[in-house]
Amino acid sequence: MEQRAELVVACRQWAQGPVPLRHTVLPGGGVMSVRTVCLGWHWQPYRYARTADDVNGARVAAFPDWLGDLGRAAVAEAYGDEDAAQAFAPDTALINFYDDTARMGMHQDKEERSSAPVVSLSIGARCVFRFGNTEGRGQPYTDVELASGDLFVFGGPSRFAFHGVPKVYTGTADPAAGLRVGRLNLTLRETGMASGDA
Ligand SMILES: O=C(O)CCC(=O)C(=O)O
Ligand SMILES: [Fe+2]
Repeated sequence: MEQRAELVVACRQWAQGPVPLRHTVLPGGGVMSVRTVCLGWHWQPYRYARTADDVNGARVAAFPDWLGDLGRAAVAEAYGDEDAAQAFAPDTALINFYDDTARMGMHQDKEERSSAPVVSLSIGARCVFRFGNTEGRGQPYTDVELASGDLFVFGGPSRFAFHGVPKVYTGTADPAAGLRVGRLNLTLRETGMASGDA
């Protein structure tokens, strides 16, 4: 996956607003250590909406066409299937920023009303990505190291697999991409929401 530096510039811009990067508050009161900003649709546990009602109430920035093209190119690369790639029509991106101490617990991406793949792009520090099973948070899982420029696609039987990020490696950032610290992860998704939904 090239274009890392351009993506970092774009993410910095999106982090400025209309909705700023925020630590998501979970319904149980927990606060995520990762900071997130969304495009197209705002994800909040556990639903999508056009406005960031748990942040500043603003409508999220539009999901740009060029990011959809990048998602289709990613599916083409992962599946080697041009038809599958053309069928992928992501309408939201969740942009996560991890500092060296941030983690993400095991979860499923299941707010989407679509079984289309989720395309995940990683930039910056290396991390341990824990890729589990569809039954629960525990074993069996596989720990994979994701590095700057890596592409990961959740599709088919793995679409609803539990996954998380138990560790980010300090001192492994990617200054060439414009990130001196931390890790950026973008997931491109189809929400399955109708454009008129609130
Ligand atoms: O940071 C990652 O690689 C995973 C992010 C993730 O699972 C999510 O945003 O739902
Ligand atoms: Fe996820």
